[in-house]
Amino acid sequence: MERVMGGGVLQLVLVSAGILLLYRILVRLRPGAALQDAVVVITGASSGLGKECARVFHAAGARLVLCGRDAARLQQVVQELTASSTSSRPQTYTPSTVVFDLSDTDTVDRAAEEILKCYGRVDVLINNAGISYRGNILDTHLSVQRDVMETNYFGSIALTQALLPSMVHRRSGHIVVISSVQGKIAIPYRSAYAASKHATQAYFDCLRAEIEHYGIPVTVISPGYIRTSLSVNAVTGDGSKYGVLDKSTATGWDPRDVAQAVLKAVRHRSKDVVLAGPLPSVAIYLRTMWPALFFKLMSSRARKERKPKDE
Ligand SMILES: NC(=O)C1=CN([C@@H]2O[C@H](COP(=O)(O)OP(=O)(O)OC[C@H]3O[C@@H](n4cnc5c(N)ncnc54)[C@H](OP(=O)(O)O)[C@@H]3O)[C@@H](O)[C@H]2O)C=CC1
Ligand SMILES: CCCCCCCCCCCCCCCC(=O)OCC(=O)COP(=O)(O)O
Repeated sequence: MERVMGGGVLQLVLVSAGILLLYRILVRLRPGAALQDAVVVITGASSGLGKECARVFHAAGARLVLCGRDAARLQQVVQELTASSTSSRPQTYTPSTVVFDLSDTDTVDRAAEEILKCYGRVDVLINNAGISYRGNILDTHLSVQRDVMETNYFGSIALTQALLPSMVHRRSGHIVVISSVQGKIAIPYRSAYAASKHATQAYFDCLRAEIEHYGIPVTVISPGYIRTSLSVNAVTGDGSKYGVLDKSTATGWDPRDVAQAVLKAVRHRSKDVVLAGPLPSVAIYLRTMWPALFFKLMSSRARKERKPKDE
């Protein structure tokens, strides 16, 4: 009798595993959203991941609105993209640019109006711009904590809120945000950055639930280290520029591969994508499942990284 029941359970497990596998294959095979002619807005498009996203979405036939603080660098990206365009399909378009500073939230509403004037609508908003930070909390001015939050968190949510009503009105659109593994776990000497990314994750998780019924998906993408100038451009505790290309950044993911992953996430309207290797993935798991061990590992990391003047 027990053996018969055991066989039944095994059958049930195998059938369930088969259904799950089939579901996963079907999800992978389903056609993604078309990007030909879609209006895609990318913040932080002048360098790094934003610039690579501009390349892949341009090549997919999107009409781009590239945003950043430096008009000349944005024009340089436009020139590179149009120079590399071929006459073959998909049809590609010369990108538009809108110049504004995300940390100045008063100007974001005006920038959103300018963005909407480019093509009359926004199909995909990619909140990518961001700045990182290096420092210990004891030596960090509160103004630095605020400044990082202004760019990474308030800047992204201000632009999102300014563009959202037009998407809701059309019952169409897609909001994407580039967070970080540090939106899932907090590591020492990154307080301002990790806090801004945790806040980002929370806000966009709330937004996803609130706007799903309008047919507007929200995608949060959390990459590990990427080979860009993020560490060079990072600010320190007194607000000065860090200016160093860290080894972790220099040996990080190729931004072209991350941009392809962003494109795939947009096509498949993914909700939450973590692009991380085994160690960060284990760390994210431990933070929830075994927090005491995670905190011990982070304390040990902090001790190892502590500079002599912190003693
Ligand atoms: N590199 C990495 O290891 C990782 C990066 N990320 C995230 O990826 C995103 C892109 O960073 P990445 O490409 O690596 O770094 P970069 O420093 O190369 O790019 C940052 C971009 O953000 C823009 N930016 C910065 N501050 C502002 C501001 N106040 N207003 C408007 N634009 C601004 C910059 O444009 P400009 O200066 O021309 O205005 C630049 O184009 C960030 O959100 C980052 O947190 C996530 C995980 C890992
Ligand atoms: C019992 C086995 C334990 C194994 C657990 C190992 C725990 C290892 C900790 C790993 C920490 C990973 C941190 C990854 C951080 C990251 O990828 O950040 C991405 C960024 O946003 C980079 O920004 P930054 O300015 O910090 O360069």
